[in-house]
Amino acid sequence: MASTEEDGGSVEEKENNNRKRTKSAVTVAWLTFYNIAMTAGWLVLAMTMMRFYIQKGTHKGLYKSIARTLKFFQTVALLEVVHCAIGIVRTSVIVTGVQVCSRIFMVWFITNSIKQIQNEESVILFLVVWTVTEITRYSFYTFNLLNHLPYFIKWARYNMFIVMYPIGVVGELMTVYAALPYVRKTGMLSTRLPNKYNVSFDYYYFLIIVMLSYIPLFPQLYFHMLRQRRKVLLGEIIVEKDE
Ligand SMILES: CCCCCCCCCCCCC/C=C/C(=O)SCCNC(=O)CCNC(=O)[C@H](O)C(C)(C)COP(=O)(O)OP(=O)(O)OC[C@H]1O[C@@H](n2cnc3c(N)ncnc32)[C@H](O)[C@@H]1OP(=O)(O)O
Repeated sequence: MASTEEDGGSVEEKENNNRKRTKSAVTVAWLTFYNIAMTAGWLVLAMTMMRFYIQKGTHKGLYKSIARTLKFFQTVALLEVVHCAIGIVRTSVIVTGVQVCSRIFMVWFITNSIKQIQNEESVILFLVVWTVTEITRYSFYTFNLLNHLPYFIKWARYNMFIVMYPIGVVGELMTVYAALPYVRKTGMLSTRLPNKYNVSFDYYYFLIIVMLSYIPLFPQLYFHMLRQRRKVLLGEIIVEKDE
C-alpha cells in the first residue's frame, strides 16, 4: 500500500507545507542529497551483510566486511548535529547529539578498537537494528522533503522504534559488557599515575559509567520519539520545552 500525503486540505498538511516553505531551496536540496546518500549508504550496508551471511553461513567476520562503510556513514552522521545547530532541521541538538555520539562511540571506541569482540552476536544485533532503522529514517526524510511520503514509511518511522530502540540498546550494552574484560586486561586507552601530565584515566571504569548513563539518557530519547509519534501519527499538538 503506498498511499501518499497529498490530499493538501488538512490543517496538518498546511502546517507541513508552511514549514517546508520556510526552508530555502538550497537547504531542501542539501537535505535531499544528504538523506538520499545516507539511505544509499545504509542500503549498501544491508546488502553487504545479507550477502556475507548467505555466502558464509556465519556472522563471524561480518563486522570486518562492513567496517569501512559503517565507519564512514556513521561518522558522516555528525552532520546531523550541525544541521540542528544551524537550525536547518527542527530537532534538538542535545537529543541528536546524544544519539549520534553514542553511535560513534560504539563504532570507533568499542567495536573498531577491540578486535576480540567484533564477532560477538550482540554486535550483529545492534548492526541489524541500526541498519533497518536508518534505512527507514533517511527514506522518511527524503520522501517527506520531496512531498511524496508513502504512508507505510511514515508508519514504519514512528512505530518500529518502539521495539527497535530497546533491542538496539540491549545489543550495544551487551557489546560494551563483552569488551570490559579485554579493556581491564590490556589497560587500553588508560593512563595511570605517575605520568608527566599528572592525569589518571581508567577506560574500564569509564565504560561502566557509559553503561550506567544509558539509564537516564535512553528513556529521554525514547520518550522524545514517543512524543514525535503522537505528534506525527495522531496529530497531537505538543508544546516542547526548551531542550
Ligand atoms: C562519549 C560517549 C557517550 C555515550 C553516551 C551513552 C548514552 C546513550 C544513551 C542512549 C543510547 C541510544 C543508542 C541508540 C541506539 C539505536 O539507535 S537503536 C536503533 C533504533 N533507533 C532509533 O529508532 C533511533 C531513533 N532516533 C532518531 O530517530 C533520532 O536520532 C532522534 C534525534 C532521536 C529523533 O529524531 P528527530 O529528528 O527529533 O525526530 P523526527 O520526527 O525524525 O524529526 C523532527 C524534525 O526534524 C526534521 N529532520 C530531522 N532530520 C532531518 C533530516 N536529516 N532531513 C530532513 N529533515 C530532518 C524532520 O523532518 C522533522 O521536521 P518537521 O516535520 O518540520 O517537524
